[in-house]
Amino acid sequence: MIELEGASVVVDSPDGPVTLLGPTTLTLDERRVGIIGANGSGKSTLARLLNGLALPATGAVRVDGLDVATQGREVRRRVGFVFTHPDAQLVMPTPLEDVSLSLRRSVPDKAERRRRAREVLDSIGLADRADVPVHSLSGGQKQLLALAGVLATGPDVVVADEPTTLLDLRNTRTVADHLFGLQQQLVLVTHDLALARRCDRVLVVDDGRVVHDGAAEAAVEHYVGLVDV
Ligand SMILES: Nc1ncnc2c1ncn2[C@@H]1O[C@H](COP(=O)(O)OP(=O)(O)OP(=O)(O)O)[C@@H](O)[C@H]1O
Repeated sequence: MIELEGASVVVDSPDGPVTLLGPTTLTLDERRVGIIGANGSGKSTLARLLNGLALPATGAVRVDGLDVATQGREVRRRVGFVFTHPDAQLVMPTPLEDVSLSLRRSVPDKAERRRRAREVLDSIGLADRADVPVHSLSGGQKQLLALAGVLATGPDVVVADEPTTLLDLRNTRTVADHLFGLQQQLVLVTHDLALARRCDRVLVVDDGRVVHDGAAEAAVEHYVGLVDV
């Protein structure tokens, strides 16, 4: 369960503090939560609050009762984060090594780590790419690999920030099907309204505020209404 209580995000700028997200109070316990809104509206800022990549300037963010500001490490163990650009996350030469790296804290034995990494790669459809150079993977395969690295750590929640924005239709479907097939809670920032419609609850963000919160179809309509004005 994710709770935001008057949580805001403020950054410094040469002209003084700038509020990226105004005080926001929410409890997120649905299995699939979507976040939609225009470019620069604050979606990523809200997503980054959920695992402590951004810290609240006011209020608090808690995951299963753990405070992101003071218990960041425990929160990040529970909340995995998938970035738009998989290259931000992939650091090792091969998929097997990359997923093994994610397991380094939880699985001390190297052979066991590699066995588990193969299992995770298999579960995401990359078993036959385990030992190829990461740079030879397609964009969709790289995004799946980034997701595999996150899943290997056993999170309870996966926050994915526009994970399909760089992908073509086929790869979008593959990545989305994996995300929506997860047992874990999914918080998905997306510009893809078809994906937003698959969520149980959708937040619409505009100008640093959550301006609508509810069932998917009504939320998409609200967002379209903002654009049409
Ligand atoms: N560190 C920062 N310093 C100053 N401004 C920032 C910083 N990070 C983000 N912003 C600004 O805050 C606003 C919200 O950014 P955010 O990345 O949350 O938007 P977004 O809704 O995810 O946009 P997009 O759909 O384009 O990814 C944008 O105007 C952005 O330029």
